[in-house]
Amino acid sequence: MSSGSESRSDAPSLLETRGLVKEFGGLVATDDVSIDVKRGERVSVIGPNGAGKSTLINLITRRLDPTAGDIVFKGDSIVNLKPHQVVQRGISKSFQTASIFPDLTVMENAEIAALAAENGEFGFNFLTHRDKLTSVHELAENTLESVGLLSRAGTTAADLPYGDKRRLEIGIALAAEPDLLLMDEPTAGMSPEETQATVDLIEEVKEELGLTFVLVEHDMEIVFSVSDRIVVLNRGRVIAEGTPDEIRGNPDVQEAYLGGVEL
Ligand SMILES: Nc1ncnc2c1ncn2[C@@H]1O[C@H](COP(=O)(O)OP(=O)(O)OP(=O)(O)O)[C@@H](O)[C@H]1O
Repeated sequence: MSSGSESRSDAPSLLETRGLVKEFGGLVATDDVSIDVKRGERVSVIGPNGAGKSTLINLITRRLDPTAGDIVFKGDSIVNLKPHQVVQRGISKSFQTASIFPDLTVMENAEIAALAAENGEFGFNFLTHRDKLTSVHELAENTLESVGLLSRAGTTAADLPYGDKRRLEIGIALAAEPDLLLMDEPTAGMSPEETQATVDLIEEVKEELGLTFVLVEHDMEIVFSVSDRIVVLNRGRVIAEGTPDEIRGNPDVQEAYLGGVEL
């Protein structure tokens, strides 16, 4: 995996944050964060509680406005875009609450995601876009197949076991055919079996779709197994970045995780 990231080091950046600062009142949640994600790279963002990981993800999806700095995706600044415009540019976030409509079937959920991906909003005009319906259904079907849920297409989403709900969430994010998938703590609240199933799914998606992703995750085993590169945040700042092997032996990272140490 680390050799993969080396061979990509000259690849163009897919996502760059430049000096990103987010202040909440007097608290600096992200402090001059500059990260660079190449196309095809799998990057994990780790750090102790309150390090600024979710804030960074929410800045990228444009759910939060930065106090300072820039976010560049595919060469263009996205700081002035709205969240749905960012999705249309090619950034999807999985594992966000309420991405599933519980009363609809798995297929209906996938179709809505596919429809939204094609149209950006839910204001879809069936009369003028009738020819698009087949492609929406096909996209929904392909998406469910890629996350292993096609056989459950007719199941009401609320009735899915927890692990399959997480799969559907990934599917909904993938239906937008993103260039970049953001995952914020995908295994939070999962049993060991569900965690393993989710890791397997992330591996599958990684291999089959060659997707670029940024993962926020507390479980180090998962982080070390799926990442090409790891960025470590502590108190809003990037304190280390490197391959899993480099991060594993980094004394600053170990100190940050032991806690109570000024860095
Ligand atoms: N909406 C907000 N208003 C005020 N403070 C906030 C807000 N969101 C986050 N913070 C603060 O910003 C800091 C960074 O929080 P953030 O949630 O980004 O950290 P995190 O690394 O994702 O933490 P965790 O691993 O616990 O989820 C914390 O001190 C948090 O209390």
